[in-house]
Amino acid sequence: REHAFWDTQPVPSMSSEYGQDSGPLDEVRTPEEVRAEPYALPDKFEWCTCNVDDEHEIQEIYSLLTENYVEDDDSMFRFDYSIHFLRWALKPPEFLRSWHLGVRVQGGGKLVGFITGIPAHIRVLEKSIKMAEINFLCVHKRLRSKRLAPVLIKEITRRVNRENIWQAVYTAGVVLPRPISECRYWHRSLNPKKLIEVGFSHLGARMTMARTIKLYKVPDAPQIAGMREMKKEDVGRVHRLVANYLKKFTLHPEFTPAEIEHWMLPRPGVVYCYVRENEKGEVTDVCSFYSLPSSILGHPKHNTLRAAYSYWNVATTVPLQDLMFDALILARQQDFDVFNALDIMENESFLKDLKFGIGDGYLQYYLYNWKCPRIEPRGIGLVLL
Ligand SMILES: COc1cccc(CC(=N)NC(=O)c2cccnc2OC2CCNCC2)c1
Repeated sequence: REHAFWDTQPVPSMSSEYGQDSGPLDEVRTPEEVRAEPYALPDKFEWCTCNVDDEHEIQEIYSLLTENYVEDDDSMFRFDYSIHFLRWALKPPEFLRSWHLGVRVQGGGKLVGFITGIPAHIRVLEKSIKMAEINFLCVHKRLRSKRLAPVLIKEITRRVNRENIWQAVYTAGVVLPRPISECRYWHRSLNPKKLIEVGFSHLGARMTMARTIKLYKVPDAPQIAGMREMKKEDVGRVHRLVANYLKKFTLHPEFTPAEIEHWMLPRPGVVYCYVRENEKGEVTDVCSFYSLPSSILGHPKHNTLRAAYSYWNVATTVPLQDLMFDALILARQQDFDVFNALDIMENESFLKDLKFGIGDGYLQYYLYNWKCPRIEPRGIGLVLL
């Protein structure tokens, strides 16, 4: 009963051992062998392909997500992805509009379901695999337990398979069959007064508010000489830094320069990226974070929690901890209230010293149709939005 749907899918069962072998679970098929017509939806609903460039449609997607997408465990906060962020997240090089999949009430009615895929080259345990990165699975609150999510997953899988792609990667805050990695998230207060007022953080024992503000205060400017915003001319150098750095991780994307340009060139209110240019004019280090605010549910004074999420960071001439301290300073300069990071890559090396506090949940990483050994968080070199 518990995993009625997932037990029908090519994912390892919860009880199966992790073992050392890795490879597909499904028999190998060709796109022609994949059913040509979409899966049947429950009565009164219809499929739609969403056009994120259409002003009205992107507004519908924004509204569905901001009212019905992921909340924290205590339902105090809900992700509030912006329209500019969604267009960025869903239109990387080679994106397919048919992978921006919606469910409407029949007759072009209200958008009540959504799921997306974008193409990516992912390397796992020395194998390079073309995958889909699946994200934004959302069913309207009033339509939960109508078994819409399984149909959305089956239909996006069918559309991905029709493109001759047979694996996918996704994350979730819940445990499903079966995580390849279980990561913890950490938070670094930048505006502790607001975080305590909205209940995101609590005043420490034997701590006053004044003492807490002082504890989390950061300088007004970056401490590393030569830190500046990334610009288009840096793409080639940043690509070499990031692509080379990610090779040390068991699971990581293989980026082209065009993808680095898309994912890391700064976009106000969406993604922030800073490089260190040394005395000889060389770019030697890079740090980046993305903006994912959360709605604060039912608070009289504050509506939005401004959160920065650690993205791609490579330090080659300074300690990673110093680079990340500058990331905190730069995030505070942009008026973020909190800086979030997972315990993936080499993040454990700075979390405690930079005064991150551990969060109350886990982010599970999953691969679809790929059995592989469990991977420690420090072996995860992939950040999903
Ligand atoms: C503070 O507002 C929240 C609103 C909704 C959920 C959560 C808790 C949570 N689930 N956090 C994360 O998943 C998370 C924590 C740290 C870093 N990245 C994260 O998730 C990213 C990556 C996966 N897709 C969502 C954003 C917090």
